[in-house]
Amino acid sequence: MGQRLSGSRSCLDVPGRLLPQPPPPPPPVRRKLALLFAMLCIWLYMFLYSCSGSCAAAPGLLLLGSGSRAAHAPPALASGRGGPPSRLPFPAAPATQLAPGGETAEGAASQEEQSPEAPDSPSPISSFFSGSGSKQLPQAIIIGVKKGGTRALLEFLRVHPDVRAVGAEPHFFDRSYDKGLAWYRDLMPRTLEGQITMEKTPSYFVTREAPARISAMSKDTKLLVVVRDPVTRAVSDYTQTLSKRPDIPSFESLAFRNRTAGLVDRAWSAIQIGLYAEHLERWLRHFPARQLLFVSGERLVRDPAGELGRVQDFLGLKRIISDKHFYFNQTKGFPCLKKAEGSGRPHCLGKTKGRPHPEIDGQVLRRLRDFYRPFNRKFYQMTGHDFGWD
Ligand SMILES: Nc1ncnc2c1ncn2[C@@H]1O[C@H](COP(=O)(O)OS(=O)(=O)O)[C@@H](OP(=O)(O)O)[C@H]1O
Repeated sequence: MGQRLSGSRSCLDVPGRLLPQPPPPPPPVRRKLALLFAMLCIWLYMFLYSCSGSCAAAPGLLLLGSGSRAAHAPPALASGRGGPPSRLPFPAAPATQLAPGGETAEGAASQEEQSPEAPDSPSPISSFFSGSGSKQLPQAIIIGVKKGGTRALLEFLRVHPDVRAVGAEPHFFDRSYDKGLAWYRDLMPRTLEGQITMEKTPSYFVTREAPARISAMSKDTKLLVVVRDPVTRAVSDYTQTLSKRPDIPSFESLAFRNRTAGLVDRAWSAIQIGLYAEHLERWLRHFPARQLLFVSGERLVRDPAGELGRVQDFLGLKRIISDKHFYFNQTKGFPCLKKAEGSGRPHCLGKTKGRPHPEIDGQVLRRLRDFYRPFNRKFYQMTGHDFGWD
């Protein structure tokens, strides 16, 4: 090109002797056009990819700029990356939730799975990246408690670029254990090296078989439990059931075996789930205390960033989620995310989270507080933390 321009004659110098042709664009313009074309191709590919119905959860955009994550990787799973045992460590038996006669699967389940609060709905851009990485068994699980604030914790954690979580509740260790670990792993989103795979199923905390089953998957699994004042939790649980079956008896009548005698019905799931010390005992037979983190459901509402700070430390994650990520939504009366994972838009939890509770007789609430007090004290001792419910 340079020669042509600097030479004595060019085709432009001889009008009429050659067919008229548009001049070739100068090099910088051509480079820009090529770049523009490449960008257009990438955009088109991403668009087509996201329209193809791929629902696998995928790393968010932040992933691109988050630097090395290997430094924050949790202990490796016994099964290793990409190679989980697909056979069950022992034959699957139906899972038992709580004491005999005390619980039905429905009572312990959050019922979220029927209308997941946060289905996997990756943005087109995150879908684009979902092809990379591999599916791993979770290294950390939110095991409970139902109505403790488990959805809030998972949604907040998903903002972290090193956390990838399945949106709906898998219920593997209580309801689908016979499907095998390969089935379970397949539910998980793809992760890159150093990213943590997570799920939440609050009924695990009260499922007898869950501790042994999770430990058989990996002894290193980190367990998170969001706990909330058991009395408020019971009312929240009841509120959920009432919303589905408005004809159920009153909270006051369900809470007692004999109301006049003040005999609390601890077989009622709404009551029994709140006996945290008893459930925790079973977990401690399979996991060392250092592998469990108890998140305060109350503090998660009051100071989400503070509680998320503890959680990030526990998971070995860089402290990225901070005050900057939250705002208090006056209408909802709860903290919400300024930018949700995937969409980048402000996001509050759905209307089944943070709903008003029916008014409960004050005397009944006081009796329940007395009932729970010794269990709460024991729980404070076991965890080394006073949650201030008394
Ligand atoms: N930020 C934010 N927004 C909305 N709600 C919040 C939030 N943080 C905690 N909570 C509390 O979470 C309670 C529901 O708990 P879970 O998500 O564990 O419920 S479930 O077991 O999965 O059904 C829910 O209980 P209710 O208030 O009874 O609806 C909330 O009090």
